Formats: sequence, structure tokens, C-alpha cells
Amino acid sequence: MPFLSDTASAIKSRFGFHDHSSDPVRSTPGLPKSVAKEAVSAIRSIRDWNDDEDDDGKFSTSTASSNQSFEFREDPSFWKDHNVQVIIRIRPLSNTEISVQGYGKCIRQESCQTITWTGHPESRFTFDIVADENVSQEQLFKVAGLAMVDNCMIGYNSCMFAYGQTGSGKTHTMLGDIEGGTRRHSVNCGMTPRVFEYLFSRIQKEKEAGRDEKLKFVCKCSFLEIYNEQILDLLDPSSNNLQIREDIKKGVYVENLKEVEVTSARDVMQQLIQGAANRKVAATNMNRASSRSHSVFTCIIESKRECQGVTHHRFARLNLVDLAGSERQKSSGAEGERLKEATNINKSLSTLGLVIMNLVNISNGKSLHVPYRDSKLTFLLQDSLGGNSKTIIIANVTPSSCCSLETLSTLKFAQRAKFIKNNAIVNEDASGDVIAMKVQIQQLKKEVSHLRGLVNGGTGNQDNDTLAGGFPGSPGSFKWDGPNGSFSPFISSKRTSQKKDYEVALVGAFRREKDKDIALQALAAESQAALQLAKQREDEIQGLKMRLRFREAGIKRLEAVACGKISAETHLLKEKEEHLKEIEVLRAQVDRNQEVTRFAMENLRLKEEIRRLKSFYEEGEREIMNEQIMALQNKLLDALDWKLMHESELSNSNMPMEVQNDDNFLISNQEQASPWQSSIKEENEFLRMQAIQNQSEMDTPEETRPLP
Ligand SMILES: Nc1ncnc2c1ncn2[C@@H]1O[C@H](COP(=O)(O)OP(=O)(O)OP(=O)(O)O)[C@@H](O)[C@H]1O
Repeated sequence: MPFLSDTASAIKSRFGFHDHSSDPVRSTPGLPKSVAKEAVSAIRSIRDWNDDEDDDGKFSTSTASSNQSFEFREDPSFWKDHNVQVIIRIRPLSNTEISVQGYGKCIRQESCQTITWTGHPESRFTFDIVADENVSQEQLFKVAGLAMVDNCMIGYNSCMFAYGQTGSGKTHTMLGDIEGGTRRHSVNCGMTPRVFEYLFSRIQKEKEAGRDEKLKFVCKCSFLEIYNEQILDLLDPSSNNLQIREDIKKGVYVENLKEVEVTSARDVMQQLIQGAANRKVAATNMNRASSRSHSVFTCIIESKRECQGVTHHRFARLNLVDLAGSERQKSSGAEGERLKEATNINKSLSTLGLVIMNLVNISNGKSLHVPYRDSKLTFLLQDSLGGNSKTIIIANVTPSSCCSLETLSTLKFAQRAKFIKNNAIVNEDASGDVIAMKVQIQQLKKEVSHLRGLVNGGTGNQDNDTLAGGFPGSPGSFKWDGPNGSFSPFISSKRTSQKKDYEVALVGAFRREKDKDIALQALAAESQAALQLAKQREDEIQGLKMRLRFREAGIKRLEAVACGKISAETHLLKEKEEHLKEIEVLRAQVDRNQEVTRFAMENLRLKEEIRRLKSFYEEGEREIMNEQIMALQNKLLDALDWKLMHESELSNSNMPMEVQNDDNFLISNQEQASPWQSSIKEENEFLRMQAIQNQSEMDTPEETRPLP
């Protein structure tokens, strides 16, 4: 079983550190170039981030002491194919739990992805990652947080939810020890500070790498709390009951929510500490625990890159959400504000559950309304649930058997969430000054025209902006032939003959296909006939049985006649009646005689054969054969003409000049040569007549041809 001592190398390989150090993008084929470029810089940043990591070695030492641990086995290309990731985080047993319930546990981890709830009945769950109690804050960040920041840098909206019952470790996961500073100061600092430390280190690297591109980043943070279906601004506690608005341009946003520009992880830490303190004060003032409210820390990351006069604008929203405790709030006995609070907390979480359930059903093909607007939380985070976002859900559980049912409920929630399908897109657009755009359009036009030129004749006239020559495949257009785009009349005639060959092949193929169809039909008819034969046999057996019964009845009657029980007359009448019936049965059998069936089948087959031959003759190949025969005939006629011409020349050239001018002598000379010449002539004439006759026969329709 794999141990966490392997985790560091697993994480390294996940991000392609050792194998593809020179070309890290190779592990993610098919990425667009810009995204690939981002990935390269992301991986470089991770490497740098990893290099100055002070507790890298601690993974193995801290986990070596554990009983049984599992490595994180996340697919390196996970976010390329998925938009929602569900992680289970198991926290260690607390002293209180040990004192109440001892070391009894309600869950058993089976692998780095599976976990079994050991209650009754035992239930096994599979998730993207199961992080056991030995997984440190740093490890969890490296598996979940790094990728989330990378996604944001590419321009994807990202969201991380911490879900679980009170005390299961949500705040520990999302914030952890923030008073102690970032990871450099405290091993217990949670996801949020680590995320921002990494985010700003990446921004710094990007800026350094793209100095010539005038790269600018603007990050703005906000921090809010939803309690009792009311929104409180944690960065400005004087404004509460803020309203959620929706705008085509902005999407869903909180009106009048304070946004603070941050330029470093330290800035973010300040805001986080400030917000957390305000949350505590608000909770004390209202006499309630902070676990009854949801907190949402949002950072909007905008980047502007100027390149050749065009501004590329990228935008990503990062939401880090610490949800209220998922246990059911007791409303029995509660009155007034407490009752309202219990109802609202249940409402927001049950709406979250319903939204997830409906999203799962929708992904299974059902058409359902998703009640995003039924709670402030789901309305605000609707993009993160089934929308334009890459979302991570960390479901926190306690292993203690004293919280068995709550843990089961969290596992079930997480299981459902696994089926949510988001549709994340890169938020990017480009704008620029008109002249730069025009230049670009002009260049693109030239490129298009150049390519068209290549397609239409190989000259690739760059200045030709028109569509001269037509599109490839249109009549009169030439096809591009090979990389040099050559074209010649020889190729054209070759193509024509090739075309003819293809036509011939096609006709043959069609004919063969038709033959097969006919053969299939014949087989079907044969099987039909066989079925009929079987039925006929069945009928025959029935007939024989009937005749047997008649015979038995006859014997019985004869016995009765012998005993004097019935008269001979009655017997004969009955016998006659039965014989008539038997004759009917036999007649029916004769009608369905085997021989008849065989002949019928033979008949059927012959009919098909005739049809097939007829179609073969009438279609396709008949014409081709005719054409071929005609071509041969023509060649024969040409050859004969040539032969005749040359023979007459030959005979003339054999004569002496003086003799040629003498008519009498010519005649006598002709007479001299006549036996040999006339036989050749006759032969030629015969062949010529034969050829002409053949040709006229070919031209005459079949029906009108005389019978041989
Ligand atoms: N993975 C962990 N490792 C060590 N300690 C943990 C871990 N998870 C939680 N704890 C500790 O458990 C206690 C409860 O955790 P935490 O306050 O984060 O729970 P919570 O789910 O946020 O509760 P609430 O809903 O009340 O805010 C804290 O003392 C925390 O330090």
C-alpha cells in the first residue's frame, strides 16, 4: 500500500517536475498554445515555489509516524477534463471525542479515493481524493490550491467550498492559523493564505516574464458573511443586509460590497484578519456562533496584456467559501430570533442540497428548475454550481463514531456533488486601437488570399484579394496537388482516366452490393420456405395422429360390433364418415407435398437468378462492356484501314515507274498480283463487314434483335 512518504515525489510527478522538466507542457497535449504557455510558467512557478519550500521533507517524516496513509493520486490532467473536484478531508480525533467515545471510528479509508462508512449498512464511497488525518495543510494546498490558482491565472473562475458539520475542520482547512501569518510563519495556516501567497508569487513571475508586453494585474478582495439570509460586509461591518443583483455585464454581484485592492499576500492577510475579527464581533453581538453563518472571501483577478497595439483582457473570480455547519439546526423549542435563525440556516443548506440534486438530475438528462434564488448563498454562488467555474468541494468529516450520522450525511452530500457538471470557460477578450486592428485584418486577409492562391493553382499571389479561380471542388477549379501545388494537362488527363476507373469500380461495387442484397433476399426466402416445411411436417404429424385415432376408433367399433353392442350398419356409416375425414386430411397433405415445396423453392431461386442476371445485364457493367467492345471494334477498324492503306502503297511501290504510267501494263500488273491481293482484300473486307455488323448489333436494342 502506498505511503505518504511517497507523496512529495507523487506531487512532483503530478506537476511534471522531473520527467518533463525541459518541456513540462508535454504532459498536457491538446492544450491551446496560450494555455500551454501559461502551464509552462505555472509549472516553473510551482518548481520555484517548491524550491524555497522549507517543509518539503516534512511530508515523509510527519507521515512516517502514521499508521496507514495513502498518497494523493490526483490525475495531472484532472482540470483539463473536469470542472468539479470533490475532496474528503478527515480530521484527527479530538480529545473530547476520545474522552466521550474512545478511539472508535465510523469510517475506514480504503484507498486514496475510497472510504467506507462502517455503520449499518456499510457504505462505500468514491471521491476524487480522500485526504486522511495525516495530510498537512501544505500537502492539501499543493494538491488542491496550486491548481486552483493556476486555473485563475489562465482566466477560469474558481471556487472552493468547505462543507461539513460544526467542528469537522472547515475553518481549519480554509483559514487555519492566520494570526501566525502565512506558511512561512505557521505550518497550520490554511488554504486561503497559501493560495494568495502562491497567487502573488505567480503574478510576480508573469510580470517578469512578460515585461515587454506591458502586463498589468489588478486584484480586488471582498469578504462577506451570510447569516440569517442577510449579507454582512466583513470588511465594512457598518453595511449589512446587502442585496444581490444580477447584471448582463457583471453577472451576479453584491451591491455596495466593499472591494479592496490588494497587491501582496500580506495585504490579503490583513483583510482576512480584519474580516475574521469583524465576524467574531458580529457573532458575539448577536449571541451566536460563527459556525451558523457562511463566509465568502472573493478575489477578482484582472490582467491586461498589451501586444502589438491590442489589449488582451483576462478576468477570473476566485471564491473561497466556509459554509455553516451542515448539521440540522434544532428548531424544536426555539422561539423568535432563534427559530428564524434555525429555519434560515436549514433553508440555505437545504437549498444548496436541492440545487446540487437538481443539477445532478439535469446532468442525467432531466429538465428541472434549479432554485438558485431560493437562498442568498446559492444565488450568490450560482456560477460556481453548474455554471462558469472550476469548483472544488472539500467535505470535512470527523472519524469519531460519536458523529457517525453527521459523517454519513456529509459523505452523501459529497457523493451527490461529484455529479455536478460545470461549464468553465476562459474569461478573456481583446480590444485595441482601430489602426492596429485594421493592420491585423489586412495581414489576415493577405494570408487567406495567399492560401487561396495555393489552392487554386499554386501561384499563391499574395496581393490578390479577390476570389478568382473559384473554391476547391467547384467546377473548373483545380485541386492542389502535393506540397508544390503543381498542375499540368498531363495530370488532368491522368485524372480523367482515374475518374473513369473509379466510376467503373463504383459500378462494380454497386452491382456486387446489389448481388449481396439479392443473395440475402434469397436466403431469407429459403429460410421462410424451411419454416414452412417445418410447419408442414408438424401438420403431417397431426394428420397421422388423427388417422391413428380413426383407426383405433374403428377397431373399437369392430369390437363393439363383434360383441353386438352396435349394429354393423352404424359401424359402416361411422367408418364412411371417418374415411371421408381421412381423405380430407390426406388431400391437404398432398397439397403441401414436400416435392411441391422443393419445386417452389427452386422456382424462387431461379427467379432471383434471372432477376440478378437481368439487372447485371441492364445496369452498369453492360454499358461498360459495350464501351470496351466498341473501343476494341474501333481499334480493329483503324487497324484494318491502316493495313489496307499500307498494302496498297506497298503494291504500288513495287511497280516500276514506266510501268506505272502505262495503263495497259498497269492492268496486266494488277492482273498479275490479283490472286494474292484480292484474297487479302476479301479477307479485309470480310473483317470490316464483320466489325460493322457487330457494331450495329451492339446498337440494336435486345428485343428487336433477330433470334439466332
Ligand atoms: N486536519 C486537522 N488537523 C488538526 N486539527 C484539526 C484539523 N481539522 C480541524 N482541526 C481542529 O479541530 C477543531 C475544529 O475545527 P474547525 O474550527 O476548523 O471546525 P469547523 O468545521 O470550522 O467548525 P465551525 O463550523 O464551528 O466553524 C479546531 O481546533 C481545529 O484546529
